Amino acid sequence: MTDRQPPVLRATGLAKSFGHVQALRHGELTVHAGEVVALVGDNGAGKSTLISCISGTHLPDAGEVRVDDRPMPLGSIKAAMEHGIATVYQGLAMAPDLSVAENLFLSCELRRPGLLGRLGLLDKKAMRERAWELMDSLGITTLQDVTLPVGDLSGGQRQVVAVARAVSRAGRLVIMDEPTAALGARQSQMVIETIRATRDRGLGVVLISHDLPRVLEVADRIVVMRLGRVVADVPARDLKIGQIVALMLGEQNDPREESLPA
Ligand SMILES: Nc1ncnc2c1ncn2[C@@H]1O[C@H](COP(=O)(O)OP(=O)(O)OP(=O)(O)O)[C@@H](O)[C@H]1O
Repeated sequence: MTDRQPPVLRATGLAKSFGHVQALRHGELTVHAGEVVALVGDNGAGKSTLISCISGTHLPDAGEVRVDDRPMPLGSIKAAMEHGIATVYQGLAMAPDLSVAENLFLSCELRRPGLLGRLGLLDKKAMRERAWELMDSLGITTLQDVTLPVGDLSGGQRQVVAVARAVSRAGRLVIMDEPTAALGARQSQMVIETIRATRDRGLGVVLISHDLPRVLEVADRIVVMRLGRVVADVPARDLKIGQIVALMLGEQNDPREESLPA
């Protein structure tokens, strides 16, 4: 990460209301290449709404999103994907009957060239090889067989496949919504290692999580939201869990502001 390069993501002034509920006011988020930014906050703080405005699922009422300093059209999942943003949602959106390799290439399958330039048969061998290459490059050792149906995997293994799929599609930024929710300690650790490998590939990572100990293990920066606003944006090394909770609950102000002269 260098300060001279523009951030991969700079979201400013994002706002979104649902009827009379103002879910997001002044949503701000900056992420650099090779950086993990954790987005934390109590239930209903506006984290998913902020992420949905960035990933194109929601059209914000106001605000701007820039990728590599270029403005991105809002309210379009396709535009976000074309700008190199991939999102791993809580539901994971995987086909349980298809294999790991087929899920990795879902809706962008590799095919052998067909006659007269037509789309040919699925190239399962190439997909298996590419799946292994991807797993290898992310240091994923938990999967011994990419031909297994995803429905036969453990929760942690499924999550790792979902992250790998997002990494293979994201040119700039991977957003992960609660990737360790409902996972045991070992499986969470597996996911955390995949997040580190994602960062080490030079991608930006946004991690939404309520699991604060894990957040502190992997995040470079912590962005805290409360009541639809970003209330703190602090290097992770400067924070302890108790301080994050106090910021989430509004019992402490952004430490940066406290260090400013009055
Ligand atoms: N589609 C929707 N329609 C109406 N209200 C919504 C909708 N989505 C979110 N909200 C409201 O917006 C506010 C912010 O919700 P959001 O899901 O962004 O919070 P969150 O921080 O992601 O919460 P959690 O940690 O519980 O997932 C909440 O009050 C929520 O009820």
